[in-house]
Amino acid sequence: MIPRLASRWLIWLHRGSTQSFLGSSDMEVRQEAKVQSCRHDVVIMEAHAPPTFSEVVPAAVVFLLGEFLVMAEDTGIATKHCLTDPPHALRHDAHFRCPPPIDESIGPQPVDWSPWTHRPDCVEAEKDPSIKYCVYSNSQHGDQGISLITKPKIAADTVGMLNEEFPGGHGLNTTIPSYAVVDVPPKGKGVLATRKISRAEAFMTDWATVVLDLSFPKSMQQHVGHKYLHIAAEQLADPDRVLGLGRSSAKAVDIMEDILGTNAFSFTLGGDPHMALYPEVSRINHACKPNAFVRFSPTSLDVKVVAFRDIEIGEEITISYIPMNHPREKRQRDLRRWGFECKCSLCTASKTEIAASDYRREKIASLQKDVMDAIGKLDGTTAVRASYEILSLVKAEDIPPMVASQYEVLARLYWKAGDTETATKYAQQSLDTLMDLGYIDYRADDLSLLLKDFTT
Ligand SMILES: C[S@@+](CC[C@H](N)C(=O)[O-])C[C@H]1O[C@@H](n2cnc3c(N)ncnc32)[C@H](O)[C@@H]1O
Repeated sequence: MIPRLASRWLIWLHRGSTQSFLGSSDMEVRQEAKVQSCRHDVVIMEAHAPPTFSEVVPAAVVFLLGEFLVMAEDTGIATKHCLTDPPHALRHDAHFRCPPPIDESIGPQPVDWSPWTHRPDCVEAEKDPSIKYCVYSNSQHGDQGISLITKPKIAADTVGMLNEEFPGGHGLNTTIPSYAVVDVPPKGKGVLATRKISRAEAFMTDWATVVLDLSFPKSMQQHVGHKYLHIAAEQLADPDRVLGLGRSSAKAVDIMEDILGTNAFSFTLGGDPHMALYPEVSRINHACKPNAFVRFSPTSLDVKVVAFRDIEIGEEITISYIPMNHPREKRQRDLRRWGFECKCSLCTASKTEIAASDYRREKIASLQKDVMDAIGKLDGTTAVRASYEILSLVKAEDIPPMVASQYEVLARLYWKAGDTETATKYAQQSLDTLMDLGYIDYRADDLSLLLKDFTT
């Protein structure tokens, strides 16, 4: 039974639903707006008379403003949503509240802990009982489900992200599969392109499946930490998908610890450092000169993998696990901490090729220091000269994101020197390069925001 409410209604129609009750006879619609959400078409209507429940199509979700009680008829679960970014038209008079933090003391009904599909299981930090961590799972999120081990407040703030999908990225071509996971000895499994992938194309999408607050392992006795990692895995749609991922950590004493150590990305949630596991992305091997990168979203729990350059059929898709501008020895040292000796094409290239690459990378590092020193001495001429040299070196070494950041450095230097015209030209070039790489999507106010940042 749905309570009668004020005249403003928000109707979420599942994508693909052919029905709609916009034409409902006894409801005179005063105003209507439609916005897109990841899984729903959201129709906002202001009506003289609210529709009765029977008018709502079975697949639809009726979303009552104020209460934010959502009746999801097709799942039978009532879910509470907290929109992080409510539709503009509703902002002035709707009272949006994030759901309050919940823990294991929440009521006994599934509706009490919705949208989580399992009752939170919580544990206090060993040394500070005022800090609590809980496992929050929604086994239907994305294509694998999601389990977070985090603090109740962060989980409550994250609820809104469950319903969001990465807004950006150049279109994902789903008609022909872009890649396949195959054996690529000696690296274990890897990902090969099964069609030509164009530069800047977002060809893979994946959802965070296990998310762990980085302070959790330090706050728990080891066996307690492992127990909660196992609960997190068990509550996913298919725990085997995670349990079958690559493992290479020498130090781990538990399978989940090894899987997270081998595959997880660092990730900030609610302002706190977390790690997140993306099972599909986890199969992508590292290369010191990769052909792709992972694009994270600040508003949702999915990521996109985007091509740095055109990738041919049969080519291995690679990303960089570490900063891309280091010489070989430092890279090898860093990657050993991930438990492997890098066998990428740059690390196994001829001695002269490796020496030439190291020479450029070491020179870039030393010139970056020169730029900083020159800025400290207010010597703009030297700073600009060194920056141009870095620009040509990063182009020669083919480190695409550094090309964009170097344009930005030049823009900032010219801006500081009062040459706003040249500064604006380089700022635009920096944005164009990022857009061309698929790092950002076009927004009309990007340039003015960047220039504004120069003055602050
Ligand atoms: C995130 S996983 C990548 C997928 C993994 N190969 C698999 O079989 O699932 C990272 C692990 O893959 C292997 N690996 C990734 N990149 C490598 C590289 N460049 N050289 C050698 N091994 C690599 C290492 O064992 C590493 O710990």
